Amino acid sequence: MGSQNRDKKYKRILLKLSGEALMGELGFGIDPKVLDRMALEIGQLVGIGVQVGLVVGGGNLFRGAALNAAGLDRVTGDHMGMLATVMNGLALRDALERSNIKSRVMSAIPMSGVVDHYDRRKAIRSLERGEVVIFSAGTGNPFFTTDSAACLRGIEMEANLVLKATKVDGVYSADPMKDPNAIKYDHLTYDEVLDKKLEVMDLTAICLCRDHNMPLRVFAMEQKGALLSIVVGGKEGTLVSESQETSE
Ligand SMILES: Nc1ncnc2c1ncn2[C@@H]1O[C@H](COP(=O)(O)OP(=O)(O)O)[C@@H](O)[C@H]1O
Ligand SMILES: O=c1ccn([C@@H]2O[C@H](COP(=O)(O)OP(=O)(O)O)[C@@H](O)[C@H]2O)c(=O)[nH]1
Repeated sequence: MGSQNRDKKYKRILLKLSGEALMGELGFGIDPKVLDRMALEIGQLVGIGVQVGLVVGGGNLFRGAALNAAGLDRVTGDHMGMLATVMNGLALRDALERSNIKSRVMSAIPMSGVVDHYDRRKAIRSLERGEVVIFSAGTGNPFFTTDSAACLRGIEMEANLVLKATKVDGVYSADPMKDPNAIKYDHLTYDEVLDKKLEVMDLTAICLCRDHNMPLRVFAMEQKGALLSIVVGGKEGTLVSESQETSE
């Protein structure tokens, strides 16, 4: 029996997809094969009645800090990064709609005629109708990240869990891409992440979750079926929460 036959544990989740995840094997841009796979996996969640909000990154196209290092003004670079997330959002919506999954893109930066301007109440109503809501343009402000945007929108949407899909399969004692001896944690408190300076997410994002008691699970999107497994109660990746017993 697959996890499809089990009951969902969460009514509403906020899933953060990094821009790099959309790039797949390509060095830049968006891989349509990856988009289709994500649409399939997200469709499985919608299929069992989970309400799904998505925050999409932009690192596959532009990052403000990298543009700044190359000589551009930082705020201009961050604006470019946020616009990149809108492009990714449009691509994701296209893939979801091709899979017959109703979805809408909202942007923190008004972009009349292209996508809707972010409106919390409208977003919640869409989620309640079973539509996937893609939150783009991050927080709308420079010097923030889409991880912080994911935690912010997760808290605003009163999601039961924020999920960070990334390249590594959880939070480790050190960056596992650099340290082969790093050990994976099953659970961490927010303060442990901060005290141990674990860099899987920026501090603003972790502090937001801590201050609003929003549980967070870090997992590898590459692992097929992990997403569905988590929403039915699987323990993939690492849970960051107030205590291990905290009901997510
Ligand atoms: N303690 C840690 N545990 C897990 N990953 C970590 C840790 N420290 C740094 N990382 C890195 O953080 C990355 C996850 O962040 P992500 O936002 O997906 O990537 P990026 O910041 O490149 O966009 C992982 O790919 C990993 O290399
Ligand atoms: O609230 C935000 C979110 C994002 N960004 C910019 O958008 C870029 C892309 O987002 P991010 O790096 O978080 O994407 P990811 O790493 O998830 O692909 C960032 O580098 C920032 O330049 C920003 O200025 N404000």
